[in-house]
Amino acid sequence: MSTPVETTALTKYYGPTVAVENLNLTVRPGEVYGFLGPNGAGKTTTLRMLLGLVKPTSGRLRLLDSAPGPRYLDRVGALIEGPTFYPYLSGRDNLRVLADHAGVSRSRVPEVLATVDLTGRAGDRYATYSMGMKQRLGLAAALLKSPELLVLDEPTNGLDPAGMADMRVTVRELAADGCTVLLSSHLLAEVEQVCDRVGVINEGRLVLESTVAELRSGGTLRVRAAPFERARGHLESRLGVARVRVGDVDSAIDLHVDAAQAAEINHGLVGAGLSVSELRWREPDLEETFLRLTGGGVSAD
Ligand SMILES: Nc1ncnc2c1ncn2[C@@H]1O[C@H](COP(=O)(O)OP(=O)(O)OP(=O)(O)O)[C@@H](O)[C@H]1O
Repeated sequence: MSTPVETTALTKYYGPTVAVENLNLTVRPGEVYGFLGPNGAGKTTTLRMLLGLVKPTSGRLRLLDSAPGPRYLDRVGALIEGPTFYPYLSGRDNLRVLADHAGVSRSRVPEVLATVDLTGRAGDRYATYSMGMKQRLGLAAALLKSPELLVLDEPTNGLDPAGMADMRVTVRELAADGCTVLLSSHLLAEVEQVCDRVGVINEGRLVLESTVAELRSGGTLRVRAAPFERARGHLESRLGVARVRVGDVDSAIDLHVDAAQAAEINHGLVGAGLSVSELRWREPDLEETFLRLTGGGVSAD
């Protein structure tokens, strides 16, 4: 199976401004990959380089195992920076024009309209569409060629919560049908809900790459026990120094262990004559992680 996206040391300067620096990105077949970062982090520039709209300063990129060239984008669909449609044509007629232009059978038009749930309004003029409907028509256009890879730049930008939820459902359905999706977002919650893997970009550099499941699995067990220093020594000798952190509030110790170890740890502390006043599992705080990595630019909602 071909690798949908692979970049090696991809770099883009706009004059003295570093937009993207040394980016090594791999998107795997069938996954929904979330490219997350604050405004100005370099997401759009990266996607534009992938789509051949911006020339990289240096580095290498491949889509579906092809190097940039004449047929490079044949198997790729994209929704980037609001597609343009004829305002006085219906959604359906706009798609027919695009299908003819792309050499795609018009029989694809009702299929893609159904995929984005726009069949009921397909006969209405584009000018009368809501933001969410416009965005869905853009997605329908990107799907005309039955792409193996879909590249979506901030696909929920400007949508209301219901529109965002619809977009997420559609993206998951497309992935379930075997389409690989690379989407950018500055919304942590969105990436968390729809993506399998996430790459966090800040100031042009990839600062974290992980599966969403891994991000969620890194919880901690918070312990408060007295006397504090003896409790800390006990836990360090039992679990290893690397798993024990002094907490951010007074006399708390955070343990990087599995939740299932709580009872056994409590037993050990009590057995050593320590007085335990708190033992609490804390889910990982993804928001805190992203705020730290991006200097506060990623929004949690
Ligand atoms: N055409 C351009 N000319 C000069 N600088 C640019 C150009 N396009 C982007 N930049 C700069 O490159 C950096 C990355 O911008 P980019 O649009 O890729 O970020 P982004 O993560 O997509 O942000 P946003 O979410 O705001 O779209 C920014 O500093 C931006 O000002």
